[in-house]
Amino acid sequence: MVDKKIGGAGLRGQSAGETSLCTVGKSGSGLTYCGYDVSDLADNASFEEVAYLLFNGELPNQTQLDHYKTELFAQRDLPQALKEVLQRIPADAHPMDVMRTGCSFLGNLEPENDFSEQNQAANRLLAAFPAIMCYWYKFSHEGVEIDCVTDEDSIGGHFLHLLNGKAPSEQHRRVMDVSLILYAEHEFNASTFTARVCASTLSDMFSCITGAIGTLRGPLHGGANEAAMDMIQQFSSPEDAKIQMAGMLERKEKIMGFGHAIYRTSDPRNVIIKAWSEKLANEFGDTSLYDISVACEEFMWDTKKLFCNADFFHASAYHFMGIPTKLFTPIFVCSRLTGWAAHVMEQRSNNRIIRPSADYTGSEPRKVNPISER
Ligand SMILES: CC(=O)SCCNC(=O)CCNC(=O)[C@H](O)C(C)(C)COP(=O)(O)OP(=O)(O)OC[C@H]1O[C@@H](n2cnc3c(N)ncnc32)[C@H](O)[C@@H]1OP(=O)(O)O
Ligand SMILES: O=C([O-])CC(=O)C(=O)O
Repeated sequence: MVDKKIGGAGLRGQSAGETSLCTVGKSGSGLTYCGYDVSDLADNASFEEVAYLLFNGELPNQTQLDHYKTELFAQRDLPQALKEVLQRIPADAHPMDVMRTGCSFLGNLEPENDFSEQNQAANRLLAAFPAIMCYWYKFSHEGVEIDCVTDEDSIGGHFLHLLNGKAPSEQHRRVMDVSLILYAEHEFNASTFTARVCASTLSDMFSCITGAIGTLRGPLHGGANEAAMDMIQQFSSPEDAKIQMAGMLERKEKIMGFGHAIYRTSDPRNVIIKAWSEKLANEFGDTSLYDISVACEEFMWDTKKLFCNADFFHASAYHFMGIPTKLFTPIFVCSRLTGWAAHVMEQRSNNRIIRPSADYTGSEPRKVNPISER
């Protein structure tokens, strides 16, 4: 029988392998990528530097970074065959399904032939994901066939430029960069674990990432940023938020954007994105959504000792930048791809097929009765 309290259910608290990529909650609430604190990276690095760090174990010097960005820049466009597939996906499709299909289809066109091509495959996806998301979105929602290449220096700026058809402000570029850094890597979370299980069968990079996208889609994981936005938009004021949330808790509903499987008192990414959300609210000229979000945070802590995870203030931050809610989780994909791919590479470097056991809870052995007697 699985003992839920000692970590049986959901494999909570059980080590499922080793990684040198990330620590989560090691000192209570900390998060490090390859030894660097996430707040240090968010203050002093770019997302491309973090991607390089995760794929190579070290931050790049200026020459390495310039070279890496040039390599990514050259791979932003999409093959015509992929554009044609994206054109056929309806506007009411879930954008995470679009990302899943886009990733999988690119794997048909440009397969990873052997593991010596793993960096190439990861970088291709990193460069192409913003265009996959925006090409489909603009075509299906506005009938516009966008140019998938921009002259934006960063992946975050490139995404905003594709979405809005014009260069973003410096502040919005920076917020996207920080957001992509915060979402980049998180040890053995559900989607990364999916990618590692897939990698452990010696499958290809595109299959590992496609499976991970499907896992991130759920509202208990990456889908929570979108679900949190839907929730806070229903609240008319901070007071209304508290009343409605009390009702939700009473009905035993999960409040999206709160709680965490590993952190116990706070998620270190929250304080960073919350500060940006406040700045964006002031720039936006209407802070009501931010004020409601703060009321939600206070209420959940006071009543349940539950804290905001990375997703909660991402919702208002993205909203203030004019990003459609349905694209929130696909942005997470554009970022977490780096963590997923780094874990695939790490798994491959010291692989044994991941195959745990199960505690059997079914019937005692029995005989098959003839069908006429059942
Ligand atoms: C980037 C990310 O993926 S971060 C996570 C994003 N997901 C969400 O925001 C969805 C909402 N949150 C949740 O569903 C959960 O907190 C999870 C999935 C993140 C973690 O789940 P668990 O590890 O099972 O949570 P945990 O063991 O801490 O739960 C403790 C108790 O708090 C409750 N709880 C936890 N989170 C919430 C929540 N958001 N709303 C209401 N109650 C909650 C649980 O139901 C549990 O109650 P119980 O003991 O009566 O059963
Ligand atoms: O670690 C987890 O379980 C979920 C999470 O915060 C993430 O993947 O960023």
